[in-house]
Amino acid sequence: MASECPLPTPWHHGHVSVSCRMRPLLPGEVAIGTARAPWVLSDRSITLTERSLTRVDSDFSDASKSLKTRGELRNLDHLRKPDGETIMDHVFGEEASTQQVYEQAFRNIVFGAAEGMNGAILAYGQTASGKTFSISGSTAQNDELNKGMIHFALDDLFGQLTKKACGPEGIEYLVRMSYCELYMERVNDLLRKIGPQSQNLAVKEDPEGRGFYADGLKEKIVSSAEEVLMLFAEAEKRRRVAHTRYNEVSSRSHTLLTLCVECSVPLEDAKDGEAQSVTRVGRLVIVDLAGNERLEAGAEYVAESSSINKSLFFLGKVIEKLAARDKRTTSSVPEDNEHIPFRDSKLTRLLSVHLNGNSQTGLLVTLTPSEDAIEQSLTTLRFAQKAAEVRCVAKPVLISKEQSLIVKQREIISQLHNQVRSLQEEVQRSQRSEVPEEDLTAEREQCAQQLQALVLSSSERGQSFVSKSREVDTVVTALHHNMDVLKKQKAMVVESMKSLYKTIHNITGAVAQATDVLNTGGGTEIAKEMVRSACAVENEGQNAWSPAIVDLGEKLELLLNAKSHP
Ligand SMILES: Nc1ncnc2c1ncn2[C@@H]1O[C@H](COP(=O)(O)OP(=O)(O)OP(=O)(O)O)[C@@H](O)[C@H]1O
Repeated sequence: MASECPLPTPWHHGHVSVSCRMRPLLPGEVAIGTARAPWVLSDRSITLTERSLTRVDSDFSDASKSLKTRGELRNLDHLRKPDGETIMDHVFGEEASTQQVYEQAFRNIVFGAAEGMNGAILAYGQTASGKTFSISGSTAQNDELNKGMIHFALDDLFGQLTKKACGPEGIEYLVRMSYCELYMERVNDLLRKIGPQSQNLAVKEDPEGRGFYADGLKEKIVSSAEEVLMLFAEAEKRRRVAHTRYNEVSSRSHTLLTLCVECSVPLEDAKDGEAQSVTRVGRLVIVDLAGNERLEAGAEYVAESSSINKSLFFLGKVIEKLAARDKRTTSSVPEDNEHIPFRDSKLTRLLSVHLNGNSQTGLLVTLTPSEDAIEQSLTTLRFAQKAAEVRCVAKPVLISKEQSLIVKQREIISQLHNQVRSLQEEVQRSQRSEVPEEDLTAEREQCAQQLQALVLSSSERGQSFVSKSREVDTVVTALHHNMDVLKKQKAMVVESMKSLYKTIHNITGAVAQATDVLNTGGGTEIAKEMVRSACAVENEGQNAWSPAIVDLGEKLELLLNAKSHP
């Protein structure tokens, strides 16, 4: 059972941190003369000024005839009110780079994950406002400069872990990665090839109270930022995107990249001579939510769009409830007994741990500067304001020795080492003994199979203990290579035997003919020539038996000489 850190004060105590990023007008928007909305940004606030009241008023009076939603009407109403400013933890304007956004607003969440705390970074905003640009980087070809927050987060995470592993703390760590998308209320595993096993995974509740999880989602052990980025790039190709009226590459699904960080920290005191350690496990999830969108994004996408909007609506409801709950409580720890409708959608189920307390959670809302987008931007800001009221109290989660994958991995690696050693000794012994070639090959084959079975079973038991079992893979590969060489050698020996058999057959025939020649009074030279040509060996250097045949030929000639000159 997961236990919480017994430290008297939590490591992180506060609210969901909320930041906003306004992207520049895109070249295409400038080209068609898109007007800018009169937003005024400061370090911590965003305000809409000089409202075009005439437009708002005419829209508002036509509202009963128009197709505007209730939310849009509320926004129009909001525009008629005196200036409202939205206060944020950080506000970033057009000139801010993704690196600045990450370092100022989200870096502490990643550092927390390296300490074994849960963390979440969520990007929310209308379609084409820059969520994917901020999280994963530019999707434009050859745009290496605009890296996403994932890139900086991974550098920081592995940098911190390596520092702690090599420094005086001497921690051991293990990072597991999973990546899935939520498309039309289906969880699809993006790390696996598309197939029945990777699609529509069930979302189940952890019996030990650690929230919800996608059943069967692949968790890959990763050892560097580069490895994660490589897997991520590969997985991105499976993500649902489409070209819509508002965005060239529009995400049609929510994506969740999860990095589960397990750190084993050695303790000073040793019990019974055995070194003691404590293992913490933190989950960092980076979420790129699909865009909150207008249904006119493209007729063919109506079903997708309404599914996206529905799940975002449930997320909004959960945030609203949490905010209301946390406003009422005075205690520093959120109350647990209030009903929060996490179960209403898969998205809220999967994010429940990160929204409901034990997580350092940061929200990035993205906005577009165009005047047309004012209503959507106001909806986004309203969502952000609610989220900022949600409390989070993050503490490192400690796990027992039995739950620790690092401990399990250590045990299995040592078992594998022992078994590999004994198999290697067996192979060496059989090489030294004079066992027939076939038996040797069979024995080696058996050893290789045992090793392979060992590798398979280890991967079943511990979700492939990749780094160390690579050594076993190397041994298996070497044994297979050895076997191939032996097979080739055997084929050569068989060929050689066949040609020896043929040569002996020829010599026997030649001797019989030479004897006939001599018996019928023929010349010795003719008989000798017959024997000589039968004993001539082709490719002399390649056959081990060639010298013996040459020697035999010479002896036969001597015999013929002796017979002709008795
Ligand atoms: N800060 C920025 N600077 C320059 N260009 C940006 C910025 N943010 C976004 N863009 C550009 O805006 C376009 C839309 O961005 P992006 O695809 O990230 O939007 P999104 O919010 O993820 O949309 P969707 O929800 O439809 O997937 C892209 O061409 C992207 O390169």
